[in-house]
Amino acid sequence: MRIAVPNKGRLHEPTIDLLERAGLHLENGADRKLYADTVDPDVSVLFARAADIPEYVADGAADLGITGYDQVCEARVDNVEELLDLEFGRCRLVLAAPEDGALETVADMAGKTVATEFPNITADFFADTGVDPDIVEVTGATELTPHVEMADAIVDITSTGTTLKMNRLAVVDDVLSSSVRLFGRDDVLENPKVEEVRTALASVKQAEGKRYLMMNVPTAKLDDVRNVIPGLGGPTVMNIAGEDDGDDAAVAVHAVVNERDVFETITEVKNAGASDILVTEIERLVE
Ligand SMILES: Nc1ncnc2c1ncn2[C@@H]1O[C@H](COP(=O)(O)OP(=O)(O)OP(=O)(O)O)[C@@H](O)[C@H]1O
Ligand SMILES: O=P(O)(O)OC[C@H]1O[C@H](OP(=O)(O)OP(=O)(O)O)[C@H](O)[C@@H]1O
Ligand SMILES: [Mg+2]
Repeated sequence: MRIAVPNKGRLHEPTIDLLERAGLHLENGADRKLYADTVDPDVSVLFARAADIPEYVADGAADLGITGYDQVCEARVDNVEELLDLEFGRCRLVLAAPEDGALETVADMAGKTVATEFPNITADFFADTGVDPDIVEVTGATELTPHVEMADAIVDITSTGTTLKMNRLAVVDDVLSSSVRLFGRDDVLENPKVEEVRTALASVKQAEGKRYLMMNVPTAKLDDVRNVIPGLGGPTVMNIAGEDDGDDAAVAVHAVVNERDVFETITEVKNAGASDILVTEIERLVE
């Protein structure tokens, strides 16, 4: 099973980080190598440009791919299926035009020129609106094209909006929302490895924003403590070795809680009688 991942750019680091956290540690993958092995002898990694990954998966150079939804749409591949939204690399593709110009609506684009790195997505967008501008494909610095008379407007990626602002461009309309996705070629989806990889990546997402809480609680206070734990599901209660039964005896209580609730929960369980409270990070959570 081979997974194609971005070789550089802003998606490279977070993707490698996610694989590592999912337990798919990379080996022999020194900088600038095309392939890397992972600790799982059945899983290897192919490094490719974010824009090339959908085609690599569709053509069989890799079986699974991790890249932006925008790239998957642009590649117009019809034999791949999305398996998981990895929820990073969030951005929007927008139609934008010079701030103080006359182009303020999609209809204003009739007879105009629109520059983009995403000609297919742009063509589909305009096909749906019935407006038919000329679409010019560029390979970068799209935001400059309206200022050098190459184009009247652009379709490009924005997230914070800084780049559009710097280039005095204003959003005319939304074209597509994107985030990074795991996807696979149709003919490998039955392979159990696919579900293993999907589950491993999903478990990292599941664990994000969650903490593991452990504490000791006198048996007599157990109900009070239980009542203030906002756990995902009930807490786990365990006997402590060497403790006698009876109201003075303590039990160990473990629970998964949302990170934002931890501060308040600690105060509440302490007031309810818990002691020796430990908070730890969770690497993975398989539900
Ligand atoms: N500003 C942004 N915020 C969030 N996600 C982004 C942003 N820009 C790009 N992306 C996402 O990252 C993907 C790859 O963009 P990136 O800029 O890393 O690569 P690239 O410029 O295509 O790479 P290359 O240098 O190989 O041409 C995009 O397709 C999009 O899904
Ligand atoms: O709304 P913003 O936060 O400003 O982000 C938008 C910019 O981010 C991307 O470029 P990137 O930084 O990847 O540079 P690149 O042109 O080298 O790909 C994209 O092509 C935009 O130019
Ligand atoms: Mg870029």
